Amino acid sequence: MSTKKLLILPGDGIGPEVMREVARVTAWLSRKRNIAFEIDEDLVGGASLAEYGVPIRDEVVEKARAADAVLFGSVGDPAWSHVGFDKRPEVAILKLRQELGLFANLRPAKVFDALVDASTLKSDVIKGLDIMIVRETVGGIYFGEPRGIETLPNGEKRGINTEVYTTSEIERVARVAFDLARKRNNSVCSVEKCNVMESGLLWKEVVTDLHAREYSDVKLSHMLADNCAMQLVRNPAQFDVIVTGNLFGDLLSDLASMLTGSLGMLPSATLGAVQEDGRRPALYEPIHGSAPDIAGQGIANPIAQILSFAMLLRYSFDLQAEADMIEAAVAAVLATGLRTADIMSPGLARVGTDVMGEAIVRELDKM
Ligand SMILES: NC(=O)c1ccc[n+]([C@@H]2O[C@H](COP(=O)([O-])OP(=O)(O)OC[C@H]3O[C@@H](n4cnc5c(N)ncnc54)[C@H](O)[C@@H]3O)[C@@H](O)[C@H]2O)c1
Ligand SMILES: CC(C)[C@H](C(=O)O)[C@@H](O)C(=O)O
Ligand SMILES: [Mg+2]
Repeated sequence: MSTKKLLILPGDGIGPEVMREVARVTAWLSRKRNIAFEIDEDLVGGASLAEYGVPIRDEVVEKARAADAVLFGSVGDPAWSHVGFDKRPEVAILKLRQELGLFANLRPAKVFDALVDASTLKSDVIKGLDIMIVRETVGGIYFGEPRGIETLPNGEKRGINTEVYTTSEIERVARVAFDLARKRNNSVCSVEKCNVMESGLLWKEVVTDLHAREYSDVKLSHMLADNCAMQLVRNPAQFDVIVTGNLFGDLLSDLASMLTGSLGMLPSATLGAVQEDGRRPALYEPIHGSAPDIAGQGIANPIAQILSFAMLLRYSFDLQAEADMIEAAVAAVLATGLRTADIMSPGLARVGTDVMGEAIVRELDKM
């Protein structure tokens, strides 16, 4: 690949604040590793609503389609909480996932040694933890029809959402999970609620069939989603790869983030299907949102955003060495005792977003 086309969409709240720290890392890549990107940047979410009246313009969706990779910040702004569903800032990320067919959201929860004490869980429960949640992102209850709010004859209202999964939707995301497991500890846990939901029953059947047909070398287990939430807190090390639907994956990954110390630590990659020309649409984003409660204060943790960029280098550009270096730089900075507020422990040095970003690049410069 000659020039790498990167679309950057900072979004709302802390999105632009943590994205600024990624700019230091791209500058380092160009300065020290001679790797340059053709970078375009645009507005999404509340920022786009304010400027253009829509959460995302078609033009931005097209730019995302044309890019080799998209780096996304976060969307969501309480100022727009009164508007209709199709006009909410969150539409931006949902539309990008759907339009680009980004069906497999990889959410790794890895515990850095230095942060073992930042978790609210006991250190022996989480030390060395490395799990991967594969969340389906273009189906399920987020997009199923019928949906809406209707008024019943008696004047009462009814809100409707529908959980829908087809065989092919389940198979393709399960395939991603099995392939990943083969490169890790060779174990997949498929999570649904087949005890109460037909879509969960189908999910379990399809994963079981695919496993028997193509992945019998991988260890497969099944777990009900409520039990999985409990097991993630009780003994998270029992998991390697978890594969699950859209809503359960959303909940379980926020839960898993606290194993690592903070929501501000968890990156993600959302991948589509490999195209005929060999390209694979991909979007990278932290799993956290726009954090309106701390936005504008310069205290957000930029690590999830920086690690999302490392995932981008790894998955979209095959820059394994550079991705390793960024992850090592994060580990090194944490080992020196620098902490943003969300991962602060007594006796360590509390810093803001920019000092954390600068420190990570200083570590990179030493490599
Ligand atoms: N992909 C996305 O763009 C995305 C993801 C999740 C939520 N959202 C949106 O974000 C808005 C706020 O949602 P929320 O408050 O429920 O979730 P959130 O993830 O924004 O924040 C939850 C809590 O975690 C903290 N937090 C999150 N990221 C942090 C970071 N990097 N450093 C330090 N602390 C951090 C916040 O301060 C807050 O207390 C909503 O509009 C929601 O829809 C967007
Ligand atoms: C903002 C919202 C639509 C999104 C989701 O629910 O998928 C977020 O919570 C996430 O985890 O990426
Ligand atoms: Mg979420």
